Amino acid sequence: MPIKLFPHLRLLNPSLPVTRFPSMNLKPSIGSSRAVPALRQMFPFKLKYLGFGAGVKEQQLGVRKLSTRPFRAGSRSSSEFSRNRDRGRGGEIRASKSLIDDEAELNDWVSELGSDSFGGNKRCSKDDGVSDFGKARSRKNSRGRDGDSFAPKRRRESGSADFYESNRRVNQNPVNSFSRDSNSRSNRRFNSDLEDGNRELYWSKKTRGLERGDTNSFAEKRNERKGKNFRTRFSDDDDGVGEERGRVMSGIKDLLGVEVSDVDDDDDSALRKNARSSIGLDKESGEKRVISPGKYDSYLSEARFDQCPISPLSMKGIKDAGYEKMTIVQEATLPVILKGKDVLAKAKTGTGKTVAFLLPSIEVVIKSPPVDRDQKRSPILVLVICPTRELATQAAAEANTLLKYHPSIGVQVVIGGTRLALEQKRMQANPCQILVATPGRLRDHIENTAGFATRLMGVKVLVLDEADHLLDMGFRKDIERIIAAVPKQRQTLLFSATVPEEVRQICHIALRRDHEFINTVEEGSEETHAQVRQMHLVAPLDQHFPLLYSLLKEHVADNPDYKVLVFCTTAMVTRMVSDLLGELKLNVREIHSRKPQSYRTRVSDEFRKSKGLILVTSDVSARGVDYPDVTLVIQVGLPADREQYIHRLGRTGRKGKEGEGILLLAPWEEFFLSTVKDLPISKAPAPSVDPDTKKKVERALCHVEMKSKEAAYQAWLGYYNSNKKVGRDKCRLVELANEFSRSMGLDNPPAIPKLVLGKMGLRNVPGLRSK
Ligand SMILES: Nc1ncnc2c1ncn2[C@@H]1O[C@H](COP(=O)(O)OP(=O)(O)OP(=O)(O)O)[C@@H](O)[C@H]1O
Repeated sequence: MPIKLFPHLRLLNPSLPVTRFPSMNLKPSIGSSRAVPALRQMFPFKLKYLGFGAGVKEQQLGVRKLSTRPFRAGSRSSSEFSRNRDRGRGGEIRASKSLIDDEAELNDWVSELGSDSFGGNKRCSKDDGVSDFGKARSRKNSRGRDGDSFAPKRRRESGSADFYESNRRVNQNPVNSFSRDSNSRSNRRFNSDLEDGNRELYWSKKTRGLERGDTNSFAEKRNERKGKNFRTRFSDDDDGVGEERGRVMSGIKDLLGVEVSDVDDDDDSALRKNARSSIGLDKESGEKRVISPGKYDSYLSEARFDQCPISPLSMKGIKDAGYEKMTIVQEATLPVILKGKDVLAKAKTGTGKTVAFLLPSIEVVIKSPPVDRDQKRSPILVLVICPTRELATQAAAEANTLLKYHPSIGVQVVIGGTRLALEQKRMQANPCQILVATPGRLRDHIENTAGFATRLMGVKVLVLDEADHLLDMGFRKDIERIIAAVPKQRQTLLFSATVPEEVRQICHIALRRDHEFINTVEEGSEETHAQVRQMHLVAPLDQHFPLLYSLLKEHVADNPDYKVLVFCTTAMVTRMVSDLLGELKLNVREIHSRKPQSYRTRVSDEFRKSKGLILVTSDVSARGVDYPDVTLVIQVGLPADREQYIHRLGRTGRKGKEGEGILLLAPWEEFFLSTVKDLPISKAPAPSVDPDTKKKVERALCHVEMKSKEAAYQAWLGYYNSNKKVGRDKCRLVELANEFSRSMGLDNPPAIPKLVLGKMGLRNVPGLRSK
């Protein structure tokens, strides 16, 4: 990083301790009135300059230098917060997850208010920013459009269902040809009572006919005790399938209750001999944790794909994709999945989870009887659900890469934002065995596409990518509907970089009770990557835009190959910030749920391939999207929860690369930090912004369209209103919203439609203007 004068920022917070770089005085030539650039203050380990002066002017102003310590990968001391892994996770923040994810929802509400009651139990949810309400509306519309609703009743009547039923019986043994008899495997069983239900749930060797229905009764009992009512479709319906499944499972003598290290399969032992990581069992939780004693935080294992029982043609595809060694999560999960087990896997961001679930799924397709391409309702064998369109498209692309030498296996994507009828035609013209979908659109097809439900009855593998998000309340109904549409006799794979305890508690709605939880995040290590340097910056709202500009300008100047993601709280705030940065002549693009899908796809592709670009984005890019070589992730404002912070940050530092992350908060948002205090996020003192930068940003804000600011204000209010902590005190909330409005250069806060205010529960709150 070259020595550069950077006058934009100056530290003015006198309450902060004075700490100087040891070499600080070696460069007195650096102007005393010049402040240290924010990024250099925040990531001093990258500083190549020798120091900076503690100038007269700064001293006069009471300027304090930022407390800095050299960065050490994995150094716990780098965090300003003491770690406490047990406290502060989820809790209030998680519970307060945004209910108004997108202002589109507000618009939807407004347009529907005439026909819909306010008092209903409507809930905004996330599906690419489309609310449940919006989805319901679109489903209603599409039903009308297609006039061809495929009701469950009709499905039952369909003769082809019989075909699947018998086909399923034939193919229900999920053990593939590589699996060996596992009689000799240890019969580990953890006797535990219901209080300790997880262990029972996870490690029972024999299913004793207890399958999903029984699993659910465990859950129900547990939830009853908690006073919750989590009834699912499994609770009242175990029409003998569970028993049949129990027989099948005990018949195949799968790995139930056996540690991976116990497996005596030849292929596996060869694999294990060469594997660098080992797998330990946490007796408390029944989870398998992968321990990689090698290079710290490396994402690759020593094991190669060709040591795994993968078909030769798949191996060729893997080779062509450039993969030789498996990543740690692939090494840990592949043998287990190939045995037919249900798996819940947790692995850090950017460590190859997609291949980990796709590859064994492809192997299942290969081993299934070939499908007659002309067959009208050919079965879908693998169903992959992803929370966003970008992620679904990306997973399908990865599947196609792996399928290079399997021309007979087809992959299709169904995602929102495109015309349902077009997808219907496409699916009819090109029957596929692997379908990748977003939940809302998939549900649309289940309900509205003739023959689709029948095709789903062929599903052998169901994958929930970003499983914790999909099982979250926003998606839960769709997911339950989807699970009800696929056979009980299937293999289910749940993958995510974050698996909060709540998700473990409810994952049985998708998984068999004997599933394995494989956690590749080492005990005592963070869920984020050590090579990604994290800082948080707390500054008053009116400084956020100038600070953001300064941070970006500096990063751009220092990194010719910069590639930055700026996360904003909502789609409309994203648009406004993008407009502003564009006015400031930065090379920006925007992506959020209010953009047409064709635009989203184009921008996403461009950002994937580009360098020297800033992508301002809502949470549509938070999870899973694999943009290579992102150099910096900035999160402006409160992330929805701890998990979302981790996933957003995970867009950088992928595949073992370095990266930087900055969380920019207002003082009243600082409470969020308690939920991530176990992560190595260092605190940067709040720098003030130099007058020139401030003026420049103010001028640029004048050029941002009023419409964009109005929409951002309304969306901002909606987002924070739905946050339990901030939204509790409505008067305070409005004060803060008006502070945000001023930060956009508005003297008066924009007026908001009365109906919207009513919906937000903000009618007659002082400080708001209505129209
Ligand atoms: N065995 C491998 N060797 C090298 N690269 C790999 C391997 N497996 C996957 N990759 C690459 O690693 C990158 C990250 O993979 P992927 O997107 O699946 O990560 P992820 O763990 O799902 O991340 P996230 O949690 O953000 O969704 C991709 O570019 C993928 O092509």
